[in-house]
Amino acid sequence: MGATPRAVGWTGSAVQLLDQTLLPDQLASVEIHRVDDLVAAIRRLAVRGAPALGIAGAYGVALAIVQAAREGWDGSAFTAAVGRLRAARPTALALAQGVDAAYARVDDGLEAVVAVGHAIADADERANRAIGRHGADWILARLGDRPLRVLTHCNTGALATAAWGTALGIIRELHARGRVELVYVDETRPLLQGSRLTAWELAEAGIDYRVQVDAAAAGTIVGGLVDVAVVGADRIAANGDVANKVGTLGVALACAHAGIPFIVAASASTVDPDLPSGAGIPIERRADDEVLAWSGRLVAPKEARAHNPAFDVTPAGLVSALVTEHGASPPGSPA
Ligand SMILES: CSC[C@H]1O[C@H](OP(=O)(O)O)[C@H](O)[C@@H]1O
Repeated sequence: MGATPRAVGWTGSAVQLLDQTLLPDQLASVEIHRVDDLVAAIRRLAVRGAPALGIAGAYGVALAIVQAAREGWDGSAFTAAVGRLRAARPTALALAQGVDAAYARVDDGLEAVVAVGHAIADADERANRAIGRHGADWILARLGDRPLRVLTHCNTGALATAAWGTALGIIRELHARGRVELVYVDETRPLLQGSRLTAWELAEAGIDYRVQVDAAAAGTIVGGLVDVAVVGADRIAANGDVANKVGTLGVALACAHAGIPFIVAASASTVDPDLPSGAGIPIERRADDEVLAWSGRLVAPKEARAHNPAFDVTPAGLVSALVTEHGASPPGSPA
């Protein structure tokens, strides 16, 4: 099976994206030459996943330098473009972190800014490998050294990161140790990151899975079909509350009711030390038609409106362990 190609990269003068909206039907890269085209790509989830957004944000600052030189921008135009990039999606802390880290090196020139993007990507891949090891160790130590039935939500694999993945990185590590019986993949409406992306990555990795509708997750868990749930995170408050793809809270509640572990996997940089609790995490609200349309056709009354939060917040008390590159820890005290 092939390795999943990188979600985002730098060509030397442009940002290169694997357009995730085309998966699983098409594996297609696109070159982005304008900051506002990158903002649009982030907004339509052509590139997505907190760590991948951080890398894209850093390379986006490099893109702003190239575009500014090409189009003769003044300082205010440059700073405004970087601001639009930073604000493209509000929930994942990594996007702002990546933009800020790169912006801090602008005075040192293009190559220094590009090097920030490379460094974030390299650090993320190392972190993901460590998260995989720590998460698999924690799970097998508590559930027994046997093949397990794992549930995951959304996509937390190589497509959402620099490589390997966070929660999916734990699943990959369990698989490498021969300890995955089956993965239940929540389809993750409305944009189907689970059925389109996680299923694709698991198939590529030769890991057996079943896609399920999000509404099946609680029954699957409470019905005794799952040994452990592992999910990612977009932002974690200082008290351990976790913002992640909408539907994550339901999985956590079902796990608590069923008495099975609910594991959050994320790099330590996902923790926002300035945020006391999850109440302050900005939750992205997305367009009504993502919910109301299916394959471009309205499937609700034409006057229908939608409620479309892209994320929800799981209280720290429902998290069995937070697994970072530093290890596994009880919630509220990031490892
Ligand atoms: C490895 S973090 C992935 C994280 O990002 C996803 O959100 P989106 O697809 O909207 O970028 C989801 O919350 C995943 O857990």
